Amino acid sequence: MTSTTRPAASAPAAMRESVRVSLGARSYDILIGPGLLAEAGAEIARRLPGIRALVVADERVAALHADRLSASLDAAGIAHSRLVLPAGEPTKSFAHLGEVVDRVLAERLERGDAVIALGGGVIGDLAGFAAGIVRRGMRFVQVPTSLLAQVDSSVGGKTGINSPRGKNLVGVFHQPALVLADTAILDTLSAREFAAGYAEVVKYGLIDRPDFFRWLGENREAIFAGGPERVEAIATSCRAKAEVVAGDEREDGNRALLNLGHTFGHALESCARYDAARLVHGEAVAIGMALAHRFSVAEGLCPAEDAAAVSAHLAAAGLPTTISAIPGPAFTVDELMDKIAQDKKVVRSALTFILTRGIGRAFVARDVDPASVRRFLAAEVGC
Ligand SMILES: NC(=O)c1ccc[n+]([C@@H]2O[C@H](COP(=O)([O-])OP(=O)(O)OC[C@H]3O[C@@H](n4cnc5c(N)ncnc54)[C@H](O)[C@@H]3O)[C@@H](O)[C@H]2O)c1
Ligand SMILES: O=C(O)C(=O)C[C@@H](O)[C@H](O)[C@H](O)COP(=O)(O)O
Ligand SMILES: [Zn+2]
Repeated sequence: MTSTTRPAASAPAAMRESVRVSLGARSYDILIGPGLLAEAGAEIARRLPGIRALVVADERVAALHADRLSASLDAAGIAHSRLVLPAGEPTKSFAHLGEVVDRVLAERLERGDAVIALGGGVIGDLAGFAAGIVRRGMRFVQVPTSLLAQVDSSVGGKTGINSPRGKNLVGVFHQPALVLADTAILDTLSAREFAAGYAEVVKYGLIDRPDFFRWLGENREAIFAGGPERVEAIATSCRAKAEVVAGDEREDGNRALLNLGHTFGHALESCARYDAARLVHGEAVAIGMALAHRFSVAEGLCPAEDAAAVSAHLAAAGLPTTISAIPGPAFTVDELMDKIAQDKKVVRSALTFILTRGIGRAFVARDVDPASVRRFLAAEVGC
């Protein structure tokens, strides 16, 4: 369903990877490796000849990297303008969606033109949503700049914004035409944001790749330090996600596995009001995955030593694994349950969680008893 090749490029061939997301007419490539930003214009022009574009970036990424992207687009003859938005999760809002939409229309971009998201998952989700709804769907290119965006959010076509009632509650599926992950760009990412993205890397091991989880245990420090192991971890993550997405694009079944840790995690993010001083998405996923494993232990499904190994690995990467690690006022079980009830996996009011029988043995659990979740959370909020 997916293929891996090494494209000819200026960086050492061993450092370049290409993963295909196979979705019929909506198929696309994920290019991975250091130095790709300089080739963005040529790669985009090859796939989308003659387009004009709007580049959307947040202010931090724009200051660091947008001029290099612009130079590459100029060199390829791609006329473009730039929209710079505030950094951070609150930017995934109706107000900023309106801003992107208005700018696309003001520039008179056509359906065949492109929105280019240069940034982390926040910009990718927001700009992708705008591209999905303007003129009922424009072209869209992802240039992910955070580890999280390179291993997860830029792939698979989930786009959207948050609501005060819950995370990602408004959005559309809209696949990009190309994902261009320049791994050297991660050198300017903060240590906290790198660790947050690493949580989603670990997720692929925990879903169904126990060998990858073991490999991460042996290579975590090298991945954080940069070099070939980092590229390999990103490529393996993209391959894992591409396979799942190719088999279930719109989450009618197994794609829900990619939500491991997210039912708890999204509730925590929403209760923390998307405040980065308290919690960012990857940290919420780390806590959520630790909770999903402990809940699976409590339900008699998973060996306790597997849950302990997961928490130990996440903690060694500098990630939180308990609710009480979140700074600020404590959450109540009622407010968490209220957010969990808004989860998109809910079916006829019944809760769905991704639970596990052990490391690499996750499964979709339908109709989970809310009383068990409530009891479990009551014990967890205090520890
Ligand atoms: N669509 C999906 O499938 C999917 C998957 C996972 C997560 N998400 C979403 O992604 C979002 C989280 O993404 P994120 O962690 O990238 O957050 P983010 O976009 O807020 O980026 C994190 C921070 O890092 C900064 N940054 C990004 N790249 C940088 C770089 N190269 N150098 C310096 N600073 C840089 C940003 O300015 C921001 O302050 C959440 O909204 C989450 O819901 C979506
Ligand atoms: O791509 C997916 O599918 C995922 O679930 C990936 C998640 O890491 C990501 O956070 C996604 O945005 C969550 O999806 P949601 O449908 O629960 O909003
Ligand atoms: Zn996620």
